[in-house]
Amino acid sequence: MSNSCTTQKLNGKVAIITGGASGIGEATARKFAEHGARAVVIADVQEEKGRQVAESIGSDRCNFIKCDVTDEEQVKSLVKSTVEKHGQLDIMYSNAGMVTKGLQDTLSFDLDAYDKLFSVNVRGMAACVKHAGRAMVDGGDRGSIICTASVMAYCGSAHSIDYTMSKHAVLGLVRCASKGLGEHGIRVNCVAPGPIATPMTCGAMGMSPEELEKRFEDDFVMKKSGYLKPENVADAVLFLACDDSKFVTGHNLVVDGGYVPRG
Ligand SMILES: NC(=O)c1ccc[n+]([C@@H]2O[C@H](COP(=O)([O-])OP(=O)(O)OC[C@H]3O[C@@H](n4cnc5c(N)ncnc54)[C@H](O)[C@@H]3O)[C@@H](O)[C@H]2O)c1
Repeated sequence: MSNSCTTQKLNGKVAIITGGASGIGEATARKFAEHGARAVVIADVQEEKGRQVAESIGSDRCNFIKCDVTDEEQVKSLVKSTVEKHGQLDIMYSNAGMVTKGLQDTLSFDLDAYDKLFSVNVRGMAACVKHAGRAMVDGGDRGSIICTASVMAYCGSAHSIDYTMSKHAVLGLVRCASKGLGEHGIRVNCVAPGPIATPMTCGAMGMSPEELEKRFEDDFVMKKSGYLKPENVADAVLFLACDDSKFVTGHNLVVDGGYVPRG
């Protein structure tokens, strides 16, 4: 029976999740473990939180590795140690990201803040795709690489120009890498979530989760389904990670409830 017919869609798979200590990454780590992944490696700069999440999932199938994705050597070592310990790498979920606090508009664009943000949201993603791709090619197994883009990857924003540019770049990375790695049977896709109340967004906007959800709820076309949560994105990532999406590559899977940004 193929994996797509079972509820354990990731039976025996080995996955790395960057930014897995919190928010969307944490929800996805839990989802992957529920679906039978034999190893879920949480890679994050937040050590205490990352270890707590890994322990709560269970040390038999989840571990934490401290990794700053802006440092290519750390990403290379993350992938190498995962393959050495678990024998293979099937899934890379490159999800770590950040947003600049305060306005980043055209006329007051802080380019130092832009450099910092791009080092995580673009350089970090590229390093993860590169080193995961190499390990998958070397291992000779089909693999799935998923990146986290955003609704800001397909619209403009007057106030967060650096973040918007960085998420447009993620689309470019995914489209290029899917072309380059297809011949090896490796798929590369991304998810584009709408606004979700995670520490990143609540921190940047200075709002509680409740305030943030109130601020955005009218911008969703979808009603009567509650507010968008990290688990909803984790479901989409699971789809892209498993064989249910066997012929899907170079795709941006939007998970935004029909969100229409205000500007
Ligand atoms: N929350 C939203 O509204 C939203 C919407 C669209 C896209 N996203 C994207 O989702 C991804 C996850 O964000 P989230 O909302 O879950 O936020 P979050 O703050 O809950 O999680 C982000 C995680 O990334 C980690 N991280 C940051 N810089 C890192 C680095 N240099 N190396 C390793 N880890 C690092 C953080 O420590 C944190 O654990 C990001 O790429 C973000 O841009 C979020």
